[in-house]
Amino acid sequence: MDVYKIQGQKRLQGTIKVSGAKNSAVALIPASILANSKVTIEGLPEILDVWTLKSLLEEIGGQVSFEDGTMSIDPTAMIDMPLPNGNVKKLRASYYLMGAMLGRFKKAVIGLPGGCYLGPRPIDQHIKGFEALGAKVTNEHGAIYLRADELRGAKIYLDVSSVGATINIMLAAVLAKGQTIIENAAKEPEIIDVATLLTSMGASIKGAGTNVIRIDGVEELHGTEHTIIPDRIEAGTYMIMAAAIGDGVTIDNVIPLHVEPLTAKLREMGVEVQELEEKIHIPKVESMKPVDIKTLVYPGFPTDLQQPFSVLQTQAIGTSVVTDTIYTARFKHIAEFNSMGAKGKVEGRTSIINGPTPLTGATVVASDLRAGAALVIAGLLAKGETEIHDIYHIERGYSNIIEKLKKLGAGIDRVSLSEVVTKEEK
Ligand SMILES: CC(=O)N[C@H]1[C@@H](OP(=O)(O)OP(=O)(O)OC[C@H]2O[C@@H](n3ccc(=O)[nH]c3=O)[C@H](O)[C@@H]2O)O[C@H](CO)[C@@H](O)[C@@H]1O
Ligand SMILES: C=C(OP(=O)(O)O)C(=O)O
Repeated sequence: MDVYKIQGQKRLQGTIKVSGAKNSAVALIPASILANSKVTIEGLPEILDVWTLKSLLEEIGGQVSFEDGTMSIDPTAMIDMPLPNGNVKKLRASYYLMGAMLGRFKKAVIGLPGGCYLGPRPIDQHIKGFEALGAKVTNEHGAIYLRADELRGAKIYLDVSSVGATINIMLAAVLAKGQTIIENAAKEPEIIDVATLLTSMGASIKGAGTNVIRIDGVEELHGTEHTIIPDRIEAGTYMIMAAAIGDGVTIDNVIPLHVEPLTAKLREMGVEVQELEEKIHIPKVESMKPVDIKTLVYPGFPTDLQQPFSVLQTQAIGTSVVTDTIYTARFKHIAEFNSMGAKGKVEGRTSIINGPTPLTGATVVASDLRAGAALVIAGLLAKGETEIHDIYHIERGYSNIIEKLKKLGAGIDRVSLSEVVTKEEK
């Protein structure tokens, strides 16, 4: 088992390049199931979720190659193989196999998804959508069984603007007969990216990125080539890192509009954010004012950035509050911060941090992906050595993080725990 070892307080400087968006990648790859010939996706991040999806597509008979960020998927020999266990449990987004396989084969058996535990993460809106399209859906021993004689377009109102449900219904509806209308759809940029891929495969989708999406079903979808959008959450993580411990850091390959809610909050804290065309530069920060955050669906402040952002709150002069309206239990990082010297507490869906407090290196555990990213930032800021365990969470979402941070001058290494124990015993 490997851990990250961080030697803190080294100032970061230079340029860091953002990879393709995880939350697009995990939907674009399953979308290829719907094509009748080869789909090529460029700019994919080298993260565990992408590798796991590659294996899943291979399990159902896909011919898949993945090199230098480009994945080529030949879906022609795929079959409707049941996937009740195994790889589907390793990531949240395996739920997209439901929509894509239902769309292509009119049946699928997919285990309930894994991914980060952030409180209950139901998929009732996905199922409501599949049922509205004519599928019979049952949950048998933790696997979802879907079957339809045919899929017919329908009007579906989402009770919550769910990213996953919006994309999953699009995947199931593109080959359905007639028109599907998704109301109260989510508006995240990743939804537009998936709609762009499906459209270039021959689908007819209007309104992606607004809260009403109209899909006119087509007979078949063909192969295509697509370049993924940059990861706004990875970009945001590095913007926060730059504000925390940077001496002038440029974040390259970012769409400034996608990180606007973070930019606004950083500016409110007194951080200078310089927006260039596809880059953002953050000069050295002298001091930070406390700000409160409320996470909301896009274009509100993303829940996926509240944990990394909280590191800045430990350094701001005063009290800051985070309210997560999306997830009930996304605060496990606070106890880890406190073990490094922070003064934070959690009350229901809210964390309250009193700053500024110097941070000291400690052995900490990444409870989930963004808690892990937050601990990397805290470790870079802290005095002494920080050891982060359960780094597989971090590697589900951050492509080549060690190499990228080393290039900025960070003291960070991925070390095998047996090496750590042996050295300490000596
Ligand atoms: C792979 C992926 O893209 N993951 C992202 C996606 O997750 P995910 O697609 O799981 O998140 P959703 O947008 O679906 O969830 C938002 C909220 O709706 C609730 N809900 C969702 C579906 C449903 O059927 N019923 C229901 O009640 C959830 O519990 C949550 O409170 O969007 C989240 C919110 O931006 C991000 O944190 C995740 O990084
Ligand atoms: C919660 C996240 O991912 P997932 O939905 O894949 O668990 C995330 O990316 O922060």
